[in-house]
Amino acid sequence: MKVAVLGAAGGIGQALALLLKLQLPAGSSLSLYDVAPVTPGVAKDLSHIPTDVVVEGFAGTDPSEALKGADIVLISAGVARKPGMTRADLFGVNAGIIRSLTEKVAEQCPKACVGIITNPVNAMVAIAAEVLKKAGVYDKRKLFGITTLDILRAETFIAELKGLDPTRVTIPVIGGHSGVTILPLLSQVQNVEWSSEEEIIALTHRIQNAGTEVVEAKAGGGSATLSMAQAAARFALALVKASQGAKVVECAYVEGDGKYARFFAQPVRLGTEGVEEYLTLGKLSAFEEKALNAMLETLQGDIKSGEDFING
Ligand SMILES: NC(=O)c1ccc[n+]([C@@H]2O[C@H](COP(=O)([O-])OP(=O)(O)OC[C@H]3O[C@@H](n4cnc5c(N)ncnc54)[C@H](O)[C@@H]3O)[C@@H](O)[C@H]2O)c1
Ligand SMILES: O=C(O)C[C@H](O)C(=O)O
Repeated sequence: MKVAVLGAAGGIGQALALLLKLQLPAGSSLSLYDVAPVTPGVAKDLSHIPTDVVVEGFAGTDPSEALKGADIVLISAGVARKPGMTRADLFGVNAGIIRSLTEKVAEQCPKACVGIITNPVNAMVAIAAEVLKKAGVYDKRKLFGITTLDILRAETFIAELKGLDPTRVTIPVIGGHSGVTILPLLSQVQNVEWSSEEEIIALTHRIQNAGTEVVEAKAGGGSATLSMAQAAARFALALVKASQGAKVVECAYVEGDGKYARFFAQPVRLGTEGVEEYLTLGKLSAFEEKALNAMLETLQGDIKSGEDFING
């Protein structure tokens, strides 16, 4: 099993690489790439931790060596928000980065599962899909926008509010990864009573704006990195377990049946070839139905901006 992290010298990349060095199965290899010259040093540093995971690091303008033979590629390369910015403000810089990196994925490891972390996720996944499609290697079961951080936040905030063990709370978060497109299905949380519609509205809003909470708290020093690294590690390890035959369910932003939008975050069962089964959303409350319908124009617009970036 070879896992490549692109953007590996960044705030997310370094923490993610550490989590993977500690948790990938014995015999795996971890390949780190970033334009930053420090990247081979990050790999050298990690390589002194005694686990049976070989780490290599590559810097420069060409990720080809890092990608050769990769089974899973995680992409966090690009710029992050500062206070006052929306995720959409990152499109101008990050779209070109995702295009050039996914062109190399198509060349070097066309059968890999690819997880996109770079923002704005709603559009970056569409760019990656169009690049892979143009190269003739697109397999929709193997391309993911990683929305797991929304799940971690929902689990944490629900547990805080209701006095529960956060490791035992589970909840689907559907839609996309920005503002109103993030929709936690609070009505589906087991063993929790909601006191009022206001409580549901306030918690939904907090989960939708949690990224901004971190951006403001970091005061110009970037956005979520450590919690995102944990989220990406959870998702990547789910892909690894699934590749070894386990049936694992996670929410991710994927191309499914197109009922709501071409890409949509939903629960999926992972298997040896990426998504094995697109699972239903289950029963939504009236509030969730309304929020789902209200997000679609924004989500579809985000997706179109990504498609247009590649197809003109
Ligand atoms: N999906 C999510 O839930 C989520 C959560 C947090 C952050 N993000 C996004 O992740 C991205 C990275 O965030 P960060 O905090 O790690 O930023 P960062 O600035 O700390 O790291 C980004 C890294 O990307 C590298 N990079 C830039 N261009 C590159 C290229 N062409 N090839 C390879 N590497 C390149 C930089 O050198 C840097 O090391 C941002 O777009 C951010 O908005 C997404
Ligand atoms: O909010 C951001 O800009 C980063 C990320 O998407 C997050 O949700 O923390």
